[in-house]
Amino acid sequence: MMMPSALPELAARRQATILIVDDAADNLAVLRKLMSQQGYQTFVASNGERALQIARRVQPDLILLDVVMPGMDGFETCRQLKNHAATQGIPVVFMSARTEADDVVAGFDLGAVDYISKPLRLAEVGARVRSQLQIRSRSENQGEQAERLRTIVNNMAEGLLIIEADGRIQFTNPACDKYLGYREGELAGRSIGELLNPLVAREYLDYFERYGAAPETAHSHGTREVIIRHCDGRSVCMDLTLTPMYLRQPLFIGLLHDITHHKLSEDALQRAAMVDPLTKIANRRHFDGFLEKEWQRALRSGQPLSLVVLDVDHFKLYNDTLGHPAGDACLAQVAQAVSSHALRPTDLAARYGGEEFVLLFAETDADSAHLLAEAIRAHIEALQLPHPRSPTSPWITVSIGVSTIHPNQFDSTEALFVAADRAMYVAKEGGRNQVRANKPDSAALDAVQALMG
Ligand SMILES: Nc1nc2c(ncn2[C@@H]2O[C@H](COP(=O)(O)OP(=O)(O)OP(=O)(O)O)[C@@H](O)[C@H]2O)c(=O)[nH]1
Repeated sequence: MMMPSALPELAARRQATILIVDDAADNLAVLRKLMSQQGYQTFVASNGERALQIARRVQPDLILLDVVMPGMDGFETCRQLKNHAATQGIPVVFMSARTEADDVVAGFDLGAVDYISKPLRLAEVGARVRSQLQIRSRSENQGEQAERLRTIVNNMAEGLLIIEADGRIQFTNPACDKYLGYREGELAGRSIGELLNPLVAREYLDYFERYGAAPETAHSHGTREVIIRHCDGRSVCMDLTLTPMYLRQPLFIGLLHDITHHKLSEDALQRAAMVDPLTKIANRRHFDGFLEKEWQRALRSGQPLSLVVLDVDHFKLYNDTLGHPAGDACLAQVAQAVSSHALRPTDLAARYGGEEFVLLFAETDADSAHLLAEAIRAHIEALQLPHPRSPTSPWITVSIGVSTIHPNQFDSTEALFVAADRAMYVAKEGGRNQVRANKPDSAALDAVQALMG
């Protein structure tokens, strides 16, 4: 009775097909019987030509090939098998009474995998066939696995890089080449440093070096967002995951995932969160953050900081006369005029709420700020936006308050705001359509804070 553990081997053997080639009919009969007993499917041929035909048609797993045959001998048959794409991978085992070293060497040189001497010892033939079939099945499995891996690597959406410990790129897959705009194989041999900014590259190269020197300490570098240089010079934003691996040498497997699109929409969202939707200039939140940064910078540099607060005159009346939509359009035009005066990177114009606008002029003293505020006032008046019922002017006008400070650690941005607001109210009380300035004063701030509870 067959032991259960032997079943898979039998099943594997049954599938194997052997072509036996010999001009001696009794040899053929003996070998066929032996192979059948071993569970193989057999085909026989009594000459080389017939053997070639059968081999091409049935693609046997192994060919037992007699060397000495009339007409085409075994060596020539083997040569032709190896010359034909359909049959060149089939292992050939020679059988011959010619066992001189030269004959055996010639057989192996032709590509045979084994050489069995005649007269045949059947048990030995069986063992050699079994051994060759095992080798073939193992190498077929390995080939299939390698092919499967190749297909995955070539078709995966993530970019794959194999990097050596000195930062040299050993391999990139098609997705990586496509992400970065290179042709196949073009990145191999280059350093990862060519793709990253120098600081990030240094960090990675240090990490590679540490692991290269002590592979047992390897740890994953995790996933991080990096800016990678595209072949055309553009910067692209990618998630890079690096995993160390020891394959005869320390290597790093890098996985790249393109996040440029996420990044763009993230940036767009961030920008949107900083912009006033009606006027398209900075909103209050953005302004407050900007003021805080410039305030800190002014604290360090000792440079003056000027704040301009601007309020549209009789705007309620404007809305009541021309309607809210006209009011909106008017605010948008005023905003564009206001922001056209914020020219330096350290200037910022914002809509602070309703019909009130603010401008920050860093590194700007009181006189310069006053001149700038006056230019803004004149600019808006010159727009000549009709305000039919304004008691001040036939056009839209603004009242402006300016305040300047050389901040020290005891000052606050609130004090600057209070001073500019007070100046703006003085401008309103003084007849509107004018600029007034005021110095920050902590007593005034205390009074305002006391009022606000
Ligand atoms: N159309 C429009 N009106 C707004 C907007 N935000 C605030 N307003 C209006 O702006 C007006 C501001 O009026 P007030 O603060 O009373 O002062 P004013 O009419 O501008 O008069 P003075 O400041 O004293 O010159 C209010 O009627 C608000 O409804 C807006 O986004 N669009």
